[in-house]
Amino acid sequence: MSTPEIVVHADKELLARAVAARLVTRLVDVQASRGTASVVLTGGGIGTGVLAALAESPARDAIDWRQLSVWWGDERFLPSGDPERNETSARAALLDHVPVDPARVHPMGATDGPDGKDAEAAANRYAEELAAAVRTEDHGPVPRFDVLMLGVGPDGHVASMFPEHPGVHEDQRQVVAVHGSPKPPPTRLSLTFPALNAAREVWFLVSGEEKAGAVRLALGGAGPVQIPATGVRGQQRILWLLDRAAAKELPPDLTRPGSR
Ligand SMILES: O=C(O)[C@H](O)[C@@H](O)[C@H](O)[C@H](O)COP(=O)(O)O
Repeated sequence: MSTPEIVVHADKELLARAVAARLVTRLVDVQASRGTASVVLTGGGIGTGVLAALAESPARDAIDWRQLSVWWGDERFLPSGDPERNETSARAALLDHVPVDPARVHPMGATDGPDGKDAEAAANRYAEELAAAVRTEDHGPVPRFDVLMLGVGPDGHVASMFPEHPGVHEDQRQVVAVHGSPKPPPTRLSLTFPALNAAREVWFLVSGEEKAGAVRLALGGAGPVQIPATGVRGQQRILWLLDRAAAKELPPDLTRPGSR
């Protein structure tokens, strides 16, 4: 199992730019060795900030956008195009500005989609879409995502896996509907731990002082029911990419001196 690596950047803007640069390098490397790459996007402020920074970076053209599969870790179950949807933010920040192949972009369901307001059916549909993308070498019910980005809430949630919610106990299904989410809107779709743990690399993106307690608990050995971020461990690498405010409560010897 991978040991978490921690990198701290001065502030939120630098964090977003540095993660965007890291993403370019990682996706270019994967495409050079395997031809295609896959990424799982996250909603939230810093997740969207990274996409905007990537859109602005001249190095973005190094990525073969047509050979990139795009998935989401979770979605707010709302009509398509709703400004609160993670998909809407990702398209506005990045996907509308780069030549992605629409067939490789896999948004989660919306309430005006084929399943209407049936969130369970939409979750099952996404699980089927994931299953259809699996290649022999993935050895599992979902693809081995090359990079899974996850924002972290002040309560330690990731995707829409909230502390003490039924989703954190799910060990069979890959995608679930979430009802009564503590973060609005109340109905969401989310990958579960089994699906999130198929990723080769997991990158937690965290900025802001209000997250410092969750970061300390996550890196201090809390369990996944209380701090869901700890339930996700990359197959090859776990990176905690923080700004200084989010790293505030970490013991100094945990963070790389050069990165602070
Ligand atoms: O629907 C959402 O908002 C996300 O999927 C959620 O998991 C988010 O990533 C975290 O809550 C962190 O969000 P911030 O970066 O905005 O704090």
